[in-house]
Amino acid sequence: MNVKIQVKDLNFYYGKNRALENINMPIYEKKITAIIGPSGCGKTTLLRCFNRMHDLYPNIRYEGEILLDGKNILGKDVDLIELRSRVGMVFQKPTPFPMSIFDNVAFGLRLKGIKGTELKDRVEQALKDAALWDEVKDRLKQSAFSLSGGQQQRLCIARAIAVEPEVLLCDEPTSALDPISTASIEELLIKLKSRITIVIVTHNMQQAARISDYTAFMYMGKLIEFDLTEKIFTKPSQKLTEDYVTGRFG
Ligand SMILES: Nc1ncnc2c1ncn2[C@@H]1O[C@H](COP(=O)(O)OP(=O)(O)OP(=O)(O)O)[C@@H](O)[C@H]1O
Repeated sequence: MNVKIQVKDLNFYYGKNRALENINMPIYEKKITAIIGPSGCGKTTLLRCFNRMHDLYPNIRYEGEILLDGKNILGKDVDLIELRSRVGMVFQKPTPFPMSIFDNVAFGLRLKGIKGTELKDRVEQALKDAALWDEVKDRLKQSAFSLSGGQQQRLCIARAIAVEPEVLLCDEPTSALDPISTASIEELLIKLKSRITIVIVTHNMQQAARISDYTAFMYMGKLIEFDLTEKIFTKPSQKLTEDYVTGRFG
């Protein structure tokens, strides 16, 4: 099993406030890794380190290393545009751009200089991969806002995977969705892991148990336990993990 991302002695600060403390963990290639833990424990903060999303804000600081295919992505010379095309992201609320369904998916492809028939084919393929094609193939020119919440989220996944990222970060991607849309996104993530490494932050422990291969449990900025999901949910080695997964606090 290949390690796609290795987190090494990672600390992360918002100003003077340390939000992540000495995190060490692997993210295995073509697996789904869930990050769980109570509100404010640092899940989103950790996820956003993986494509340096935090760099959009002032006064943040990293210590340690995050190796992507063995190369530190926290270095000053890292091309953030290239990094974010290799490590894509899907947010909690669907965030379609104010443009047509087609143009949303074409957006990143056009930035890469792809056009014409190749562009059309790639958009179609991404929409098929995101299990949305049949629902939108006759209305590609309509605004993305004409879609339902669940469809908008699948559109955002299509947009993210169209540029063929190696890693997909998902921050509570189904928390705003109904159970049917949630099930279709979960199915989609399981399908995508044959070619993409996926990291998902979720509050929903059944979801983590259902779809992830590995689970990281965090508490107050620390990684308490990382293991196979099955082990975390049935035989965790830390008492804190057990208390959390059995619902004794949260
Ligand atoms: N932009 C920010 N500026 C300053 N502090 C922040 C910022 N974002 C998060 N924090 C702090 O960092 C800590 C971790 O927050 P984070 O959002 O990563 O937690 P989380 O586990 O994702 O929480 P939730 O489950 O509620 O989304 C919290 O103490 C939070 O207040």
